Amino acid sequence: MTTLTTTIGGRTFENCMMNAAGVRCQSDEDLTTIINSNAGAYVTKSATPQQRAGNPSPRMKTLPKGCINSMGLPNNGLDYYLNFVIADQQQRPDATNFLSIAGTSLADNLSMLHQIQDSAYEGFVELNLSCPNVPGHPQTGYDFEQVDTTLNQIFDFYTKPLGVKLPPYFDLVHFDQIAEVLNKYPLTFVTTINSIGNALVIDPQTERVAIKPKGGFGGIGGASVKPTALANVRGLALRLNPSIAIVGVGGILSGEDVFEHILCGASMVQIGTQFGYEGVNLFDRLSKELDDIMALKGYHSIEDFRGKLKTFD
Ligand SMILES: O=C1NC(=O)NC(C(=O)O)N1
Repeated sequence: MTTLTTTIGGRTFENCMMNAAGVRCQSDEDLTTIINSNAGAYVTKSATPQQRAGNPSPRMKTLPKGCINSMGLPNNGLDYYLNFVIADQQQRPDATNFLSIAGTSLADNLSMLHQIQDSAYEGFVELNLSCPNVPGHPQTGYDFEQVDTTLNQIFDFYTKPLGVKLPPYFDLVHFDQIAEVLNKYPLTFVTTINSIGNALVIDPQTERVAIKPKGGFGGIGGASVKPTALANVRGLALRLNPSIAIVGVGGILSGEDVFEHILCGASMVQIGTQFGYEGVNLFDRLSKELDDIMALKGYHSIEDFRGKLKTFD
């Protein structure tokens, strides 16, 4: 008998799989669909203080091995999602979920977190420090000093479970540097990776870029990003305090991909691009596929193999 349960920050989830922020999680209908599925939790579309329309379309394109997007944080505003998660918490007090926020300034992030701190919400907050698609705004996750300043000011007042959503890093020294900052704070989790930012997809027939915003530059998700995602999960798992759980995301299409993320150290996984294509049946399919792999290998729970990736030395 195998189990897919996992524990983060003292909260237990019946299934270690959930959606990734941004995909089929913008409306209460979307979120209710995930609640009624086999997913272990949901995360809301990243909220900004006020509702945002986002970037002009076409702003997302499917690709043979994933997708490119430059949505630009279209969302219904923090009040909408905070009301939803508080109402859900009253309905299902034993469930823990994730409220994602993505201020386009430190002031916005602080004001949203003050509002959440003063609210009845007791769940997780995923602070998105890595949206690559707001024109003129950098991905805070690439500015280590700004991450330090942001977390320092947050933890002056914020006492509820908090995690950060990071961009992908491509240099082992950057893993060292971001981990040095994150280990200074009582974070509950780190979600890695966000899309690989500012890629460019073009159509040789029309000789035009695939999406409209930012001259065609957008974030890449899906199968092609898995090697980078696994490297970031592993790179941070080897460096972060064990008290900071890793939520792995990037390139998950199968139960085997979930297995690989957990082997690298993830306690939970999020699925974005493929969830966008497949809908909530994905959670049933991946749960069965992971279950079969674990049974075949004689693993009872994910803790039997989490983080136990072998190397040659
Ligand atoms: O953090 C984000 N990552 C993405 O790839 N896209 C969305 C967005 O553009 O809203 N945000």
